[in-house]
Amino acid sequence: MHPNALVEMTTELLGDVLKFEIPADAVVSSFFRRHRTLGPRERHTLAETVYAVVRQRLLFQHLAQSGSGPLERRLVLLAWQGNEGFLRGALNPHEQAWLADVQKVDRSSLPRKLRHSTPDWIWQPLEQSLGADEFLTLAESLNQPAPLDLRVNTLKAKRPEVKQILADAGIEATDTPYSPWGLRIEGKPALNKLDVFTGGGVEVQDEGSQLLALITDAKRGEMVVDFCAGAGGKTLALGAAMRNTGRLYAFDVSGHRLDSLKPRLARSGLSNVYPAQIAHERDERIKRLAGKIDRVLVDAPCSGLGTLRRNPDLKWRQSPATLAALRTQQASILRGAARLLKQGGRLVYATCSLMASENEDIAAAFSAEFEREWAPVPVGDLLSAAKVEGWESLVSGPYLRLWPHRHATDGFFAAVWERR
Ligand SMILES: C[S@@+](CC[C@H](N)C(=O)[O-])C[C@H]1O[C@@H](n2cnc3c(N)ncnc32)[C@H](O)[C@@H]1O
Repeated sequence: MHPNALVEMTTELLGDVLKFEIPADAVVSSFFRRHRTLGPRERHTLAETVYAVVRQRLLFQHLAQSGSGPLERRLVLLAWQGNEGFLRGALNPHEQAWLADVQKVDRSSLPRKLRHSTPDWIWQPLEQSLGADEFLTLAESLNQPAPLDLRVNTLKAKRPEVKQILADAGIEATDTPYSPWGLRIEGKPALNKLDVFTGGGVEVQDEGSQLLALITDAKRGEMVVDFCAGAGGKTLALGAAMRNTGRLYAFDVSGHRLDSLKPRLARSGLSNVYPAQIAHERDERIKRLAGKIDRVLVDAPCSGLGTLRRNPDLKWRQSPATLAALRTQQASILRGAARLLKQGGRLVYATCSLMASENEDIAAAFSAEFEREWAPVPVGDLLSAAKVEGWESLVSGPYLRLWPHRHATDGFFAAVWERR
């Protein structure tokens, strides 16, 4: 394809993504479906350039001010993630001179806000809790693409075996430092044609998500509920930990998301999982199971700000108003789910948010309101019992707190209680 044609296509795609009406990954997939002739390298350049703009939107908008022509095209030229020589083939002499000038700007001398490109309502509370320097390190790591983590399905394979199978396929994997089931791969090799993937030996799952399943610690023969199961990433990890015994209910209000669990379940070899769509957290089905369940994981709907490495558009699509609505939902789901547990049962509340308002605040309010029924369990005790090396760095007080810049995982929070 002529360089300018690819730049023009990227400009069109960026225009669609910057409307922020639907998630960026959905916009990109739909664009690719409409342009089936694009090759893998072109797709990579298109998607990565658009994501680079979204990650560093404030910085690139500032730098783009000096140029002329359509703003989206200038943003694409500034953030280009393909070959530089190829890009030069798309530029007119005026653009070439402008780009050369802008590339000389010392970005480290620009105001902090441009460098981290994060809306005020997000960076202010984070900077307050982490301090200015650490916040910048966090922002830098959130603005990088995430590595690819896999969870080995221990029902079907062992970690060293899978590592060898991947090595034989030319894919280098290293053990994740905290999860005993995880492998980390740099880059994005195509895995979905490998037998070890199609045969259910591995699933793609961030190490942080694996740790949520680990602290839920679902055991053989137990009754377990994954309350917000979605497409079932954590369900599959819980089912394998239960060694395919007992009963694992995968609840969600979204039938569409539960549908995506089905092919994954088929690959996994699990037969102890019962997916069920519920209307809401006070559904009749919940009432029928009340007091009967050993473990409940509430992987609550949240702002997703801990996943900005993968979903950078969330920082522009969420707002203080969406956060307030989520908080109400989170508190209500936690109360609803808690009813399921029997005495001695374990309740885990988790999010992939970095914001204390969706995390510690929700957990503290629940602990204060239900002090007599629920005893908080320090997550450090659970991680150390599971022999997770370096577990001390994964906790903040009684809670799990994972950070991309400290742990190379998505940002995660978890609080745990036991029913008295
Ligand atoms: C963070 S996602 C879950 C991700 C999933 N656990 C995984 O590992 O792939 C939150 C899920 O909560 C679901 N949800 C929203 N409101 C709910 C409710 N009242 N009861 C149960 N699930 C709900 C959403 O449909 C969404 O799938």
